[in-house]
Amino acid sequence: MIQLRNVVKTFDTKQGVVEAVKDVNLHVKKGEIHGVIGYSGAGKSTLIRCVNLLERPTSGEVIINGIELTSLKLPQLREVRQNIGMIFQSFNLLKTATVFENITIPLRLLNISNEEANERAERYLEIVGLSERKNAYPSQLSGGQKQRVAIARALSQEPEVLLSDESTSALDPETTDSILDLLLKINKELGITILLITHEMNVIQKICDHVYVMERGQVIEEGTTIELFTKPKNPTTQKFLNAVSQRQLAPALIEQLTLEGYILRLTFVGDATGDPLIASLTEKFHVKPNILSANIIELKNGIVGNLVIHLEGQRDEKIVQYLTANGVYVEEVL
Ligand SMILES: Nc1ncnc2c1ncn2[C@@H]1O[C@H](COP(=O)(O)OP(=O)(O)OP(=O)(O)O)[C@@H](O)[C@H]1O
Repeated sequence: MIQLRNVVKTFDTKQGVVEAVKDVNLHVKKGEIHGVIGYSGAGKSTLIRCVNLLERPTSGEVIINGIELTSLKLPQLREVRQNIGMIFQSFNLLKTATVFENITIPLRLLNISNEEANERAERYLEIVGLSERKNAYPSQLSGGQKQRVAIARALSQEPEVLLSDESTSALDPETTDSILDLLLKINKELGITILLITHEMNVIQKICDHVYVMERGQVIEEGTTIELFTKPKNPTTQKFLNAVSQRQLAPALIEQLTLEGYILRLTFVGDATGDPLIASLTEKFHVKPNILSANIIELKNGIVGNLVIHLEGQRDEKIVQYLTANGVYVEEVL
């Protein structure tokens, strides 16, 4: 549904050429939700703006629903863009128009009849749960309500694709959750394919099927959300995960414990708790694992468990092999 092939975007500035996006490939299949995560300046905004050609790539291909956009003439491009809705961190609502008009005015500009525009405004305000505020002005709404209006406006074009540019970054955690629930609902009920950018791992955790980690214009790691949460390879990915999984131990504690043994981080998929695992280690290898931390992370498509244990003595490869054979991903914490 959304494909980027070798997309490059450079900017010529007084200070020289800035390579904001370097050779990015990405493929979001119909009905999936993919997320791009990265720190500030990684190139996320530029990348997502390349998808609807708000930013024209310097090179590479952008393919939406089988149509390559960079070679289209403006009238055809306008038509394809109607199939791509977009929501932003700053909502971008018309301040002097009511909630209802914020939806109908853009539709009227697309030559949609008054009657149809009104019907769509009613329908999509109902879906986002804001029918009762249709006569309010944006200044009378909370941040979460403003984003709901922006979502209803995007949906009213009846697109197959929705792009989300940090749409929850200005919201508190509770409101973020409610907007993420709404995105899940429209993905499921309306079948809309979603590509989002974010700097928050909890957004990825809650709604994404697939993740791309971006740094300095490049995708440095990608995979299903479960893969990334179980086997993060890149230090930047690991840093993002630390924020949601309390994976990190204090360096002083690691130093002290490794003097008299070794520390293993065990990650497993599924709702099994760590208890049987620990019991079986004791039974089979006569060791007494000391649990340093344990948590369960709920992802959109499954549950990932994290257990950090300390074992006394020399590292025993048989223990690692046994755990690996039982589907546990094992890393030594040094
Ligand atoms: N119009 C522009 N002209 C020149 N440089 C730009 C332009 N837009 C972005 N850049 C540069 O491209 C790089 C990537 O910026 P971009 O905004 O895409 O990153 P980001 O990951 O979205 O960060 P943030 O979350 O802070 O917006 C940065 O170095 C930025 O300064």
